[in-house]
Amino acid sequence: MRIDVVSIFPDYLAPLKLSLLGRAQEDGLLSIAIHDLRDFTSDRHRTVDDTPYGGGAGMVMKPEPWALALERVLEEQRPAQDAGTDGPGEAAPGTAASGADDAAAQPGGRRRPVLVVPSPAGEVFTQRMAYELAEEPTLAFACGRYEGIDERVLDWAREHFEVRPVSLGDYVLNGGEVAVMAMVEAVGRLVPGVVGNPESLIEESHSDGLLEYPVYTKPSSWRGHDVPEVLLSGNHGRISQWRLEQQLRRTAARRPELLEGADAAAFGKPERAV
Ligand SMILES: Nc1cc(-c2ccc3ccn(Cc4ccccc4)c3c2)n[nH]1
Repeated sequence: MRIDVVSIFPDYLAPLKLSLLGRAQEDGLLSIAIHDLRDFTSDRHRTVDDTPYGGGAGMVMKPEPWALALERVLEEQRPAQDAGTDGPGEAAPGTAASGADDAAAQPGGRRRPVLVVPSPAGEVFTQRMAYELAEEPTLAFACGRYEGIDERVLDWAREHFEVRPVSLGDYVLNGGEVAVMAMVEAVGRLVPGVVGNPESLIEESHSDGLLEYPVYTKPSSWRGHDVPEVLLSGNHGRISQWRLEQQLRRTAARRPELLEGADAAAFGKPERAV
């Protein structure tokens, strides 16, 4: 998978080169390109913002640098997009199997690449969305700052991308970079080969929208706190039962709303469109 991120703070995204995702890039499983929006400005001050029409506090990000940056992303993603459209599971746009609406279709039947735009006004990011995005051959992320990006950028982008405004949650950040770090990690770890032991992903996908059970390691007794006896029993049936009970107990206590629709919707793999 190829990932492109556009930001005025490219150094903010440096941690994406570390650890698991860094190794995945060395292994050729992921490629992550960071683009500095200021490289697409044309004035000596490399200006990316201006005052908002209609007044109001703060500044708005100018449209032209964004269009130039996103055109570069389209250009650089083309090979991965072309390779990806022949990949497994790529149904022709608009067919029932694809589950994709025609809005995402390009002339010549090619699906539009996905552009994720972090926004306080976006659909909330979930594990289900992470699985969906992990199926894409490429992803592009537009990190806004200030009061946001001129809306016409998203209107223009919809002619070239499947544009997805996404919120990390119901709280306010100063820009899109933190949200992109979280989403790239959540999606990147689902790309086959990135996580050493895929078993752990299978475990998550079987959580059926429940919170995870508590985990323990040695020593079995620590500062007067003991590991639950069942986990030392070696009885895997009892252990599985205990873990499910813990998941249900935790979910009921901390996220009761998940129990209403406790299916794969929130955490697990999206059901395949039939
Ligand atoms: N879940 C989530 C996402 C964001 C987010 C994403 C991108 C941007 C770009 C500028 N800002 C600052 C801003 C704050 C409030 C209203 C308008 C703009 C952003 C915030 N906040 N919270």
